Order: sequence, then C-alpha cells, then structure tokens
Amino acid sequence: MSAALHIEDLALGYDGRDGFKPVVQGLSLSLAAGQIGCLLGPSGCGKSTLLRAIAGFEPARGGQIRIGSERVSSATAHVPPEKRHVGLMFQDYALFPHLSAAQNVGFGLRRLAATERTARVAEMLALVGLPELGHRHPHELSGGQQQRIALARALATRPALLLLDEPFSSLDGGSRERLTAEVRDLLRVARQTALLVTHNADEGARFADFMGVMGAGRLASWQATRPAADAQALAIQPSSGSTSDGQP
Ligand SMILES: Nc1ncnc2c1ncn2[C@@H]1O[C@H](COP(=O)(O)OP(=O)(O)OP(=O)(O)O)[C@@H](O)[C@H]1O
Repeated sequence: MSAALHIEDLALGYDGRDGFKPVVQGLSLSLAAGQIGCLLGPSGCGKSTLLRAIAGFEPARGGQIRIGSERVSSATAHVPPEKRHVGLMFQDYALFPHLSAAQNVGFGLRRLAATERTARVAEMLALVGLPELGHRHPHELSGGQQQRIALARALATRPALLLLDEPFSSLDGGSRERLTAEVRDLLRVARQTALLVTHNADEGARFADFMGVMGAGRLASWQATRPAADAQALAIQPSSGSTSDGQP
C-alpha cells in the first residue's frame, strides 16, 4: 500500500538575482494514512517552503513528492495545487473577510449542488463546535473561532492531506493549548493525514505521531513521538478526552 504522503530526496529553492538559492536538500519522509507528522526547526530552515511545495505552490528541483499513489512533484512533473486534494490551514491563508463563516467553509464546495453544499457546511461547522456562528463574518469571531472556521474550510473538501503551518501561533497560552488538543482529536477521529509546522516542540509532541527536526534545509531526524504501535493506534482513534460530539 502506498503512503498517504511520501517525500523522497527532495530539493527545493528559489531563483534570485544571484542565481539559484537551495533551501531544502535531500529531504525524505513518509506518513501513512491517518498519521500526523510535525516539523520543527529554526526560522528560515525551509519548513514553510516544504509545505508550500507539498501544496503545489513551489516546484521541486529534484527528488519527488507523492500524495497517495500519485507523483505530484518532481523535476519534470508538477500537478497544480487545485488537483492535489490538499487542505491548507496556513498563518497567511486567512479567512476571506467579506464572506460569512459559512461562506468561507463552503468556498471550496462550489461544484456541489446547493443542498449538498449546505449540508456539508453545517456538518463542518458542527464538527468544529460552531454550529450557530455560520452567519458571522470573520471580524465578529475570536481568534480561536476564526482558526476553527479555517479548519472547517480546510476539511470541507475531504482532503487527502491537511497541511498546517503555525496554525495556533496567533493565540495565547490557554486557548492555544485547548485548540491544539481539540484539533488533534478532530483529526484523529476523522483519520485525517496531516503535517504540522510549529516552533513549539511541546505542542508538536502532543499533536503528532511523528516529529522531525529540520536544520539547514535537511531533515536531521524523523521519529515517533510514542512507541510505534501506540502511534499507529492513536492515529486512528480519538484520544481518551474526546467525546463523540465532534465526529464527522
Ligand atoms: N519567495 C521567496 N524567494 C526567495 N527566498 C525565499 C522565498 N521564500 C522564502 N525564502 C527563503 O527561503 C528560506 C526558507 O524560508 P522558509 O519560509 O521556508 O523558512 P521557515 O523555516 O518556514 O521559517 P520561519 O520559521 O521563520 O517561518 C529563507 O532563507 C527565506 O529567506
């Protein structure tokens, strides 16, 4: 069976005035379906560049990225972002301010019939615990509520892979911890394969089954955050603190 995400010997970089600048080199990692990975590393080491490449916004300069059985990036192949079935919860990928929460959640569902779209939006709002707030605009929501809506929008299209780039960084202590735990439980219940970038090692360890540390564009380590059997089980079951309320 192919991995949900498989990255092999990946090279990434940017063309600048002084020529090509390598950012990521020789990077390999895999996630099985339902597993959650986390990447840590100092500022500028290439974490966001890697997520953007997986999403299809940066080309691979060498190696390959596979999502499921499809090779989506290599030096010679590039599947466009909208055909990758990847959900995004990025710091700089905010909600559309002129749309209501429900319209934001339904944004990627425009090809569905209206009744189906309405039902899916309601299901997603309930999943993130905000069934009553679909009519509100982003500026009428707290930071944590906005992040829940962003998560609902990212999951609405049933992505094969969810990418989260510092999704909780704008929140403070208590609400950040609460939302981190809630989102982790939601992803596990939904058996959602996901890759998270964070600066916070404790948050990463609590959130993910596998954690990698990047340095100078390379992956210095990629390890299970708990014994392998547990990691597999945890990836496909809700944690003990969750209830059935959030089930999709
Ligand atoms: N569009 C771009 N053009 C040229 N260089 C870029 C571009 N985007 C990022 N870089 C450079 O690539 C390197 C990696 O940046 P990236 O944003 O991937 O790092 P990061 O690990 O996510 O950092 P942070 O933790 O601060 O978000 C940095 O040196 C950055 O300056």
